[in-house]
Amino acid sequence: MNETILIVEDQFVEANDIRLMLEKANYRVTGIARSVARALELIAEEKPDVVLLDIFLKGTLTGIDLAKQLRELNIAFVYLSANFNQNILSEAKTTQPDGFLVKPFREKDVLITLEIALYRHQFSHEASLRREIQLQKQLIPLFDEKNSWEEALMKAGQVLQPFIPFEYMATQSIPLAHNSLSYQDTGFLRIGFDEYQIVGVRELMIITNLKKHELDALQAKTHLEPVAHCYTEEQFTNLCEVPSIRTLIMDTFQMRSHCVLPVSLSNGDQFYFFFYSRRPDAYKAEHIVLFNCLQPLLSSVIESRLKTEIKVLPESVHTPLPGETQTDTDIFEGIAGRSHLLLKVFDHITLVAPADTSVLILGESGTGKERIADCIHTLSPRKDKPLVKVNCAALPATLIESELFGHEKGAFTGAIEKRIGKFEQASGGTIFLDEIGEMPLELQVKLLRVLQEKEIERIGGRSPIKINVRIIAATNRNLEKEVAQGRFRLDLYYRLHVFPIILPPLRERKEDIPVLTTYFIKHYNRKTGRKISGVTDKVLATLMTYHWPGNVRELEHLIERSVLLTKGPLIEEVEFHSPQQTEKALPNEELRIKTIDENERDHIITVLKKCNGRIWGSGGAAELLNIPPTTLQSKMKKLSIKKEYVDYK
Ligand SMILES: Nc1ncnc2c1ncn2[C@@H]1O[C@H](COP(=O)(O)OP(=O)(O)OP(=O)(O)O)[C@@H](O)[C@H]1O
Repeated sequence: MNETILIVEDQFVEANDIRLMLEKANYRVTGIARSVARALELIAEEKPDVVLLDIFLKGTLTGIDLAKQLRELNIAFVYLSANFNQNILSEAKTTQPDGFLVKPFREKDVLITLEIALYRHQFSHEASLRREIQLQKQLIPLFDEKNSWEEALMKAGQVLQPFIPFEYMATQSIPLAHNSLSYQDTGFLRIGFDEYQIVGVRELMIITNLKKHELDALQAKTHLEPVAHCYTEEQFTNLCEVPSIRTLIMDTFQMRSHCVLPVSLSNGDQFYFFFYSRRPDAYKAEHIVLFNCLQPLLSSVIESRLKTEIKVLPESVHTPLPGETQTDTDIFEGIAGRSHLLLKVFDHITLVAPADTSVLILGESGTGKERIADCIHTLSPRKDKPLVKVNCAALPATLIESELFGHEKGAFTGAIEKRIGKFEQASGGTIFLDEIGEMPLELQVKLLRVLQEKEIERIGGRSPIKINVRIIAATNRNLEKEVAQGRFRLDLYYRLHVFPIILPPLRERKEDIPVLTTYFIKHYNRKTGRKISGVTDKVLATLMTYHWPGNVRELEHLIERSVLLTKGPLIEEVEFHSPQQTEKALPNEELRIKTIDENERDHIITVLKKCNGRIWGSGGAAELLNIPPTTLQSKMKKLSIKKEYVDYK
């Protein structure tokens, strides 16, 4: 082992202790820096494999500032700190570190953490190289003559989606010679997991009720960046203050972040990909890095295709009605919903399912974590082997070890027979460890060993047994908090956290409620022989305003009960079992006298809700309030009104 390590630590004695410890373990220390500036100098002299990084350093810059640069330089780093309160942990977490060490730490902790950091980093680096190659292979054939131009672009979007997520993608070709400003985008609106609707010029004119010359005028005002650029929600809102095609897209499709990725062609022409997302922070530097790697390939395939195919992009294409393009495959069988948050989860599943990587599914109780685990297994090469499920919370601590790893005959009182544990039962397949946050600490060490060594030991067994099992774990606990409170091992957390999938609560993806409702009605019709056709508008509105503490499970139970109780063809009434919490203020709140700002804020939110969050255009909130849209936007900013406060409520 000759990996190189840079220590960034302002306490000289501590830094020196760590140096001695690392050298003893055969690491090579490239230097000790006490400030960010010195660390950068040392990195310029020799790029280390890992940086051990204290958070509070000499000078004004902190370890967290340095971490951001390390991420860009693709250097693994592990934080060291004596002060890990929740705020620091949250801020440090945004830099995606490869490990954390809390002072004082034992030699063993440092060495294990470093090993994990190197493993995680190498994995993510290898994974990104693999995905680049995979992407290139998928993109090349799309641009051959077999596909029409729109098909080629749409399929390119489908292939890019898991890597550069979007709800709307547009492309545009800008010829250098006659830099026409006439509007000629082709857009692709995501309407399902693998379903896109083409939005050409004609369709955009219909949707926005604008004339071609009005689109052209907006196009003329649209500034085109010469280099790739990402816009967070705030930056995007600022950009859209000057009316442009982007303002129109943001407004029409409720987009919140944006990324522009230009491809330079050899004759000087530019070809643009514009990505839009409904998430506020969908685009990061890593998307630009990935796109830059794909540039040469995209430039050559697009250029050769443009030469033969189109001189002017067609202005009119067929727009399928929603639902007309039934390209959605059934690969996510049993999972209903099409919100962009759920589609993002589907993207993650398709990425991780074929690999052998451990997966950690995070989400509140009843969000569908087990369903996701089923899906990952079914889409993996292990699908014909067993998927063994263990609920760690349901087993008493005394039994769980034998349940997981098995025991030999006579290993303990009562062990009258040899028993094969769940890990061995899952051989060649997958084990799903539900409620992993409940696993006792002693057992966490053993699980860590399984992950590291890929072997288990039966209780009372003489030698370890090699196993080939993929681990999918799930929890509804905040594991970081559990780590901070000493109830969950940091090293295990890092091993499991290699590929986290976050399942958002139902209240954050209310768009899924109508689809889920229909899904459950059909399901319980089949089970009970009823013929309920749906719910009334009033019931749907109630379902949309409810806060769903029990998530999808609660909705499922509600529909199951309602299907049984309903006499007619429609569910006309629903009865919640947990207290109804809608947006109404609490009585105490009503008694309090509100300030003018609070009143203004409430009024704007009410109007925005009425317009489904729409600010601009006819019927938009600005029109109803009789103020210019830009004034409304600045008021919203001043009063901290975020769009998520009004979405679907
Ligand atoms: N998107 C979905 N489409 C259809 N059914 C769903 C969906 N999500 C969850 N369900 C159903 O809701 C119920 C709860 O889901 P599941 O048991 O997977 O949740 P969980 O997150 O694992 O819950 P817990 O943390 O309590 O174990 C199940 O009956 C599941 O089939």
